[in-house]
Amino acid sequence: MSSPQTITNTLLQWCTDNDVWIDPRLRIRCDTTTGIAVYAENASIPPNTSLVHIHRSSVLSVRNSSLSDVIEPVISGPAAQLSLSLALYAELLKGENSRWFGYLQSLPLAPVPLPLLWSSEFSNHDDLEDGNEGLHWLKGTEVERHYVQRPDQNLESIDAYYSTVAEPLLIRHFEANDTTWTTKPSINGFRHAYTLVSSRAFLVDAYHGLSMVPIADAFNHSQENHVHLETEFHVCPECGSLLECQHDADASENEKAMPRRLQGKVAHPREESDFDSYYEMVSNAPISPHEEVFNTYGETLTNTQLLAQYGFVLDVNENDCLHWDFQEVYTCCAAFAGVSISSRLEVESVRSAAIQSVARQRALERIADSSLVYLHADMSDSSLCVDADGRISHQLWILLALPFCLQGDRVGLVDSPGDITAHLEALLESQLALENTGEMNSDEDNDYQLSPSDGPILEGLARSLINLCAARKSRLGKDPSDSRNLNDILDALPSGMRRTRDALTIVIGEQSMLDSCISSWEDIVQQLSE
Ligand SMILES: C[S@@+](CC[C@H](N)C(=O)[O-])C[C@H]1O[C@@H](n2cnc3c(N)ncnc32)[C@H](O)[C@@H]1O
Repeated sequence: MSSPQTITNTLLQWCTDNDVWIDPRLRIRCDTTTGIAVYAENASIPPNTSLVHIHRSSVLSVRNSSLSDVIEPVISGPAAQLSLSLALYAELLKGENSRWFGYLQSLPLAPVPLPLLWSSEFSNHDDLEDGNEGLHWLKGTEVERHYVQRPDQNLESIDAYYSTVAEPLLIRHFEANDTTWTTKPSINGFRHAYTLVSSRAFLVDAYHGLSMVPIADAFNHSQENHVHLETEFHVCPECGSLLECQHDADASENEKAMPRRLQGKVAHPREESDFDSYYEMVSNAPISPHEEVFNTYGETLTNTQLLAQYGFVLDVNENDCLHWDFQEVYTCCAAFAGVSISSRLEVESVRSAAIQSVARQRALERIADSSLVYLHADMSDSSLCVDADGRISHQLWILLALPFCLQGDRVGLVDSPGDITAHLEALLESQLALENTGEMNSDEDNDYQLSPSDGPILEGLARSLINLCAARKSRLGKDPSDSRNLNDILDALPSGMRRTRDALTIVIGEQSMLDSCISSWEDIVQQLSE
């Protein structure tokens, strides 16, 4: 295995030879355990500095790859991930004969530990044990819920693509071109390539689509990032041209008169010829001397998404969120309220009307004064969630309240669901009155009124939510009945058990969101009983 210094030197020489320019104020560092990272040299770098220029012909996309004639280009989504994995795998198999060799030799030699692979890791017995232990811990978490069983990206669909599409095509291509491979193609090699694509590829433009972008992919992720990738997405999907081209038959005369890159966009200060040919990493915050320079892989990414796609988690992630579906929430309310609960159909139809009406009328604005509920940016009725501060989304709040509002249909909501918004606004006022009388917002002026008829509804809502969170907690992690402190278990784990550590970090985060939600609503129940 080459030394970190040799790997870095080979990568940097490849960059020079392939029109990838790196600002001399940056240093690429390679470490055998932590991999590649980018640091500032002994200089401050201001925002809006273009720090890395990557020629469009140097990215490893399906279009640029050796297999460009035989792989159908797909721009984005799961199908693009598979196509790019195949293009990348073909280049990896070519070894030193690949035009990307200097770049490829710097990528991780082992598969990135995505949970998708934890139960079948092939490289090392300890990793397999670690992965299986990690999967036990992921039970009941958002990762298990959304990713481990995801039908479009599970291991079976990746393996099926390999055996039906990738392997036959690789064999044909290598035989036809009389090319030798460094190792024989294998399912494990393809899975490795898939994890590299999942954890490093960028969607660059409408022609190259999902691509491996040398050096842009050397930056680690942080929510407080310094740099981002800038590309002009709207190029011709047929030939990649930024300017008017022969494929523009459908464009209007006005559009044709203008270079494509200026249509609806602000001109870039760089020279036109340069600008057309490069993707750039640009700073968006000041960078201090010697500090690590971070990108963000997505400003709203949760730990669940980071683990599933990139194979790591942050110790604390303020984007974290827990989701439920309609049936789970309704069943919980029904279990709490017993036989007198309104029917599922009634609740479902009034709920839709309520959520649409909140979005249309911009109602429930006073939610901003609540420390228990927040107005979810996505107004769809599927956003039934608790956020990292233990607050519930307005959609979950409405769904929890409705079965109790409808009990005995005391306000005629089923017949005239239009009244529901006004009713919910009144309920919110009552809740804010309670929140303000408690310690939650004690220093704020209390101009809210608790209506006596809202008391039972709020109590029903609170108790259902507490039940919902407690039920989720009781299914969370390896052994929910184990009363040991999870932080102590995490502290005792060897640092090499990376998968188990990440899974446990997810469980600790989810448990703390549920605890904080339960404890604030217990305060509401307590106040109602006083
Ligand atoms: C685009 S690469 C970044 C360069 C990477 N360090 C390398 O060695 O090639 C993404 C991978 O870097 C690692 N990574 C990035 N940001 C991280 C972070 N904040 N904490 C831990 N690992 C991180 C993860 O393994 C991730 O899959």
